[in-house]
Amino acid sequence: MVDSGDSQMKLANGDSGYVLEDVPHLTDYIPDLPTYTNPLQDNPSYSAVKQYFVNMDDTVSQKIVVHKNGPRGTHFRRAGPRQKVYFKSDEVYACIVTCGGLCPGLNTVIREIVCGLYHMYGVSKVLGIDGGYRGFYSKNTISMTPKFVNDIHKRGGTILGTSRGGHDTSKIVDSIQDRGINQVYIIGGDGTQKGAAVIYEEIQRRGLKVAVAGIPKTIDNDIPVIDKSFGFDTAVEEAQRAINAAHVEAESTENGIGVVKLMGRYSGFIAMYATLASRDVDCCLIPESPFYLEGKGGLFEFIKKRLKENGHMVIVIAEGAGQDLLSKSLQSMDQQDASGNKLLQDVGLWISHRIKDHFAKENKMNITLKYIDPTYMIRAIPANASDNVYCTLLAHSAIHGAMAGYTGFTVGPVNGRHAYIPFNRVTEKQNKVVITDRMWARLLSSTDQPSFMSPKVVNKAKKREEPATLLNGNI
Ligand SMILES: Nc1ncnc2c1ncn2[C@@H]1O[C@H](COP(=O)(O)OP(=O)(O)OP(=O)(O)O)[C@@H](O)[C@H]1O
Ligand SMILES: O=P(O)(O)OC[C@H]1O[C@](O)(CO)[C@@H](O)[C@@H]1O
Ligand SMILES: [Mg+2]
Repeated sequence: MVDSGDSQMKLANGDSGYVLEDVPHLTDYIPDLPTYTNPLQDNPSYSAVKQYFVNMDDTVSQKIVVHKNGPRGTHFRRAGPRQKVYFKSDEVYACIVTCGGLCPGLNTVIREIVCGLYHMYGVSKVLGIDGGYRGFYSKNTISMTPKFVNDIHKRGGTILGTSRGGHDTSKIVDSIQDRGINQVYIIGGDGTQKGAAVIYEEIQRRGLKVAVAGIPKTIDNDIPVIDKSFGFDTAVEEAQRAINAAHVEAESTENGIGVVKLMGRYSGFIAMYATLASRDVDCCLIPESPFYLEGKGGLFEFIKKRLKENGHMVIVIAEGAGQDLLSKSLQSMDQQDASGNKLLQDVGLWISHRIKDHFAKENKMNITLKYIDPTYMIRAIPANASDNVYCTLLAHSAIHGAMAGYTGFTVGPVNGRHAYIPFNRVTEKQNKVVITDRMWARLLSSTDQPSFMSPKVVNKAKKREEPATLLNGNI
């Protein structure tokens, strides 16, 4: 094992450019830990599974499209149950916390951690931390049993509550240490995973036998490396309802325009996928693709053309789109939430006003514009079937990893296979729609909207952007 010198990175090199970006293990800083036989092998539900335990050397490749002589590239440790575990069932004292914004599927992940620990590993001591990171030191805990969580996946939100801000590393680790907790399951977005990384570092510094497992959550799908985040499918499906309503309203009046604002602070995946799925959208605006309103090739010109052709149109706009235009025309507030995230101004309302003003001034075309803002409705619902199954796999992967003594990792599918990924790989940057990829081209071709890009801008973007996840549609 080659140590990269960076305390976050545990690298191993193999043949033909193979690199394993491994995750920490409790034995890295606590030698001679005893191991136990995995109780799963005596579990009637799992006993029939052929080769149930994953091979210790199994890794998952980040690069799936390869060339004959190209380097094999980065790999991650494959998730799944190991033959040997580092915790006895009755020794485990686990806790679960949810942080950041809501997302469909949070309750399913909570449920599956509690039930998975109980049914697969015979673990019955699981605590819920109330209200995000600050709950570790400022609130009472909730005792979680399979019976208590039985129905929660049918509800939106998180039964544990959530919050932004309030991450006090030493108080959190004091609380973990004082309570005797030895497995910490942390569900949240990029900020939460950064918080989990510093909790892991402090636990390691104190030499505690505590496994820290992150489960990535973001409705915006802005966490890199993993194929997609849970709740995203559900959000896209629910967004269809708003788009349908906007379409019905728009086509019922002469020169009707429906504007729908969807979530997506820095990345427009929800808007892009909802647009592609719906086929009723005439124009999709996302943070990654700058646009302009006036003049040749601008939005107003396109709206006029589309209304002349079709008599109505639907515009989908991600909340983070056009923020540069907004701050130019409105007085920038530069406010932040408790976690330090920039608070965005309402681009949907702003663009609706600008479109109305423009056509009122032009005085040639009477338009009727309806603005629909379903953002929180999309976020507050329970997960759909596909997200529910996905959440189960995430929870199980996290449990198997913690039981096997891995720590300081986050879980998620990489090219369809679940893997253990070092925290820094999911926090170092944000996943974004790549506007020089085929998926965005598909969208432009389906809506036939302007790209708002000059050839100079396209060339610059091509140089800058690297293809990202499966959701960028690398086919
Ligand atoms: N760099 C950091 N170090 C430690 N803790 C952090 C860091 N960034 C954020 N946190 C903590 O993580 C929690 C969640 O962060 P944040 O509110 O940014 O949401 P998130 O996890 O990114 O989810 P969302 O997808 O909703 O934005 C907060 O309690 C915040 O204090
Ligand atoms: O209003 P809240 O709860 O801070 O959350 C809003 C933000 O959360 C997100 O959904 C990310 O979870 C963003 O898209 C959005 O800007
Ligand atoms: Mg975030």
